[in-house]
Amino acid sequence: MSDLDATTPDATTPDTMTPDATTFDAMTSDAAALDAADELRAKRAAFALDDLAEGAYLDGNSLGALPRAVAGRLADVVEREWGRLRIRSWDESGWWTAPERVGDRIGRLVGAAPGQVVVGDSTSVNVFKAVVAAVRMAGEERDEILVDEATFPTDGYIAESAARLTGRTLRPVAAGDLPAALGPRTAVALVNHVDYRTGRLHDLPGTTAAAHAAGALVVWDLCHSAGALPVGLDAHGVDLAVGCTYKYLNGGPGSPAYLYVRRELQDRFDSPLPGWNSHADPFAMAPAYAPAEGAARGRVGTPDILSLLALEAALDVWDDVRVETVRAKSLALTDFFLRRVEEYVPKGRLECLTPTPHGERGSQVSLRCPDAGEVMAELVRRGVVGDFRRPDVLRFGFTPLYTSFADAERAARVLADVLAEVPGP
Ligand SMILES: Cc1ncc(COP(=O)(O)O)c(C=O)c1O
Ligand SMILES: Nc1c(O)cccc1C(=O)C[C@H](N)C(=O)O
Repeated sequence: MSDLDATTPDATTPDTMTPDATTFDAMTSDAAALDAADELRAKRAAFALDDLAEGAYLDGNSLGALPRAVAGRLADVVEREWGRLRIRSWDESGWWTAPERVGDRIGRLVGAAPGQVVVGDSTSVNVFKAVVAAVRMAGEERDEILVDEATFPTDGYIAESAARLTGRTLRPVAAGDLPAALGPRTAVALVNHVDYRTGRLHDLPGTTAAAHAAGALVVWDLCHSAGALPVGLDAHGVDLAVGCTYKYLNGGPGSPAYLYVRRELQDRFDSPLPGWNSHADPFAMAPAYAPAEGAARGRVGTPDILSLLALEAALDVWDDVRVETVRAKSLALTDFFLRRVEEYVPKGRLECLTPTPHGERGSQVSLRCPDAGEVMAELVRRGVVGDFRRPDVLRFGFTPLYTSFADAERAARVLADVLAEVPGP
């Protein structure tokens, strides 16, 4: 945890003084120069963000912006595929196989070779499938499930229920302490790759290796990392992973989540929700369940086609983008924003919860102040949209496909103005 109070002051900005107009001009042109050199700058035009000239949308870590192409594609799905082809679309429009097809496209973004990711259901439901299946794979003698103690709540609730259903004990552990906590009793550890509150990036390669050394499995929740940084699921031998698609993947409100099951584990993946869609021969309508091969084993019921195909259209913006480029810009944006906040905001007013080392940072900046609720409400009124997480956290998400350095500059200035006007505790 770093404290903006404790960081080195910039030579041009004495302790509590806001920069003057000339300094502001220079800072605006710094942002413009960074935007001009940005390899991803043309991508912003692919998103519906025209109304934001004066503000900044820094909430893509909660709901990604709308890719323009989605509306036209959805109209086609509704009018032609559903409206005219009707039931023929399950085959002729590729509806039936969309969960695996879209899964492969997400797979590319999280480092999974084709055939291991399936899209459907919510992250919560996929956490359930993954944790229970992992416990079943781990064997009877392993009686403990570990969960990252700062987890996004849904993962904790589901892990607790999974523990009760499978007769295991749930033990919350700080993500950084997991390697030491894993042992012969551990069936599975459920960990968030990036902490939703602080933006801390957890050590996926190290924790996965430690789990394997202990003979345990690990389930990663990628909600706050997929589309923001390279994950390397295959490269690091991850067992299972889940994630949502409405944040950095811009799939839209409630767009379906995904489940990754490493190829070598697929035959042993025994789903706790074996619906007819994951049957080896769904249209046999057989009374006895026989699981499908491959990623399809993670399916449950009929896919949510409208949301799934909106997501597929949203993923087109990634076709010519490397995740490494996105990561480089994400770090540059969050560095830039942190620098500006340090320069503009009087010392002691904010505490930074997001780690400074690049290897420990996701794509958001979380700043703590006691009156964060009031401050964020005022920021939103002035067009700078981040979010507030109770009791005292301001969260700013940076989506490199569309966030500009000018956005970061404006957001830092408006934040400083608001903090100067809102009296504080
Ligand atoms: C880390 C994490 N996991 C899970 C969820 C929730 O997933 P869902 O609502 O898709 O079940 C979220 C956000 O809503 C999240 O940030
Ligand atoms: N899924 C959300 C929703 O349906 C409404 C509002 C916010 C969300 C979120 O995604 C919250 C988010 N996961 C978070 O990190 O706080």
